Amino acid sequence: RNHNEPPVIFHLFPIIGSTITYGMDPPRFLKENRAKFGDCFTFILLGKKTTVYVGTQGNEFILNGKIRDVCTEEIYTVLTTPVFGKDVVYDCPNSKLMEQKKFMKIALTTEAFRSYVPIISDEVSTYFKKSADFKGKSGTVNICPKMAQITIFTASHTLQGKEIRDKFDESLADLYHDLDMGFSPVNFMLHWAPLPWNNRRDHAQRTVAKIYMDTIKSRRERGAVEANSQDIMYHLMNSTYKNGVKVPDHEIAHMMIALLMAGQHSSSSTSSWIMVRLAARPDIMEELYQEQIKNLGADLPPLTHEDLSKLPLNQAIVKETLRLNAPIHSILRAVKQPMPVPGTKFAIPTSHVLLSAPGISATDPQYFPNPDLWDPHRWEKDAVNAPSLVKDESEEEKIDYGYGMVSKGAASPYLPFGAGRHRCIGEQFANVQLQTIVAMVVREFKFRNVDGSDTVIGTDYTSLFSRPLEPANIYWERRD
Ligand code: HEM
Ligand SMILES: N#Cc1ccc(COc2ccc(/C=C/c3ccc(C(F)(F)[C@](O)(Cn4cnnn4)c4ccc(F)cc4F)nc3)cc2)cc1
Repeated sequence: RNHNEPPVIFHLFPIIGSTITYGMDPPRFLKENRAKFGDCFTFILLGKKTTVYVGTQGNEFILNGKIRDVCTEEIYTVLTTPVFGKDVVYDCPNSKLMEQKKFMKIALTTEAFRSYVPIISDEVSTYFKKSADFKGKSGTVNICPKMAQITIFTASHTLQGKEIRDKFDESLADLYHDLDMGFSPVNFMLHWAPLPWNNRRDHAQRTVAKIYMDTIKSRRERGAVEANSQDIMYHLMNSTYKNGVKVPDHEIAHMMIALLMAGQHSSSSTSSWIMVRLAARPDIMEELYQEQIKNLGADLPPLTHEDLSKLPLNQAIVKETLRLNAPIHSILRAVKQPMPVPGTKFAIPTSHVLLSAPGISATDPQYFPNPDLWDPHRWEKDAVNAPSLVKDESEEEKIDYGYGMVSKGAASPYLPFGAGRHRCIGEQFANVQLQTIVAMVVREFKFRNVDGSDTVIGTDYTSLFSRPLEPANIYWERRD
């Protein structure tokens, strides 16, 4: 064995390697091997030597990797470019992605969020009024498809604008589904294959992009009326790159698809997990209801953006769910030049891919006592299971990669939104969207598990974003 490289996990077959054992349950695979080899080790994923480096030092090493050492677009472009379209995100130099993130972030302001909360609340209440699955006083429902619907309506109406949202009631829904079929980890391997779903994906990408470009043209002809000023399309239509070039219409359309996919998958997965967790803990759901009565008034007035900061337990629900069920369980990087691992004699060669799994440190008892317990109260001051050594982001030193200030360090045990130059820009939007959905669901329903137990369903790791295994049936009862 080459002692300048991390230990390689035993495997019988060359290409398959450990893909199946990893792919079935990544956190379990990583934890078992961490116990044997420590924080840094190599396994074969789809024929590629994949070096894992977990723990806070691993998070720092990979997520704060210098641009000359690690590359993101090389790995992800095969997956994202056929779905999003060309010239955006991972189909362009990193410097251009940094500018695109700046443009996207411009629209995600507190003022915009103020207008989003009533939109999201109305979409949630209307959905439950209209849905055939929530007729009568009580019943059982597979919650995941319902949360996917609620997420697509709320995300498209706020981020994409009313005219796009209304298209999701007919044509766009099916096209979105075809686009979505191409968004699968198996396409890391088979993106090029002329498989039926890849052809449907390509047709859907062209058709959806055209819908956006037609919308852009009609908005330009009508002149940007006040109503659209809050959505992202308006801001992208008025953005110019540093080199003086206005953002071309096809890039606006492709960024809109990227944002739709980002927002949709992460939020529908997270909101599904939240509902599954609440059904297992009806006592917490009751506490959420009491928190609203106590802090907003027994008449439960229409929710506003300001109200969200008056509901600490409601906020903690999202934070704790992302600690245990983050939608992105593995972050990949290509190695561009040999990377010495500080404190070891290892140098990671350019033939390897790096894999970061921040969820491993987020479930490490060293930082989170009783780590596998879903305990939203742990985020309160002086709580019994309070996190230790987890710095609040507001105290950390910041750095700007071109799209706003982000924490300079990535040596944190809790990074559901990533860190460094590729850090998420949707965190604030996601929190507004998820906290509003939870607050509205708590007002209308009581949940519990169908069998009345406190068990939680397993995780489906086969798609790109980890989500509850289906069907995830829960029992609901309308509050009188
Ligand atoms: C619960 C919700 C979300 C979670 C947990 C999440 C998580 C993440 C993570 C872990 C990354 C880093 C990926 C990497 O380093 O390879 C990321 C990046 C990103 N996310 Fe999110 N995200 C969420 C919602 C959103 C939303 C709503 C949007 C858009 C409105 C969004 C847009 C992006 C973008 C543009 C990037 C940058 C990718 C890059 O720079 O390479 N995300 N997100
Ligand atoms: N055979 C087999 C086989 C192989 C492997 C496996 C399991 O192995 C793995 C390994 C790694 C991964 C990685 C997940 C991954 C990466 C990138 C993206 C993304 F780029 F798409 C995203 O970050 C998504 N995002 C960001 N914020 N919200 N969403 C994004 C960025 C910007 C943007 F504008 C739009 C975006 F939406 N999405 C998800 C998943 C599974 C199982 C079976």
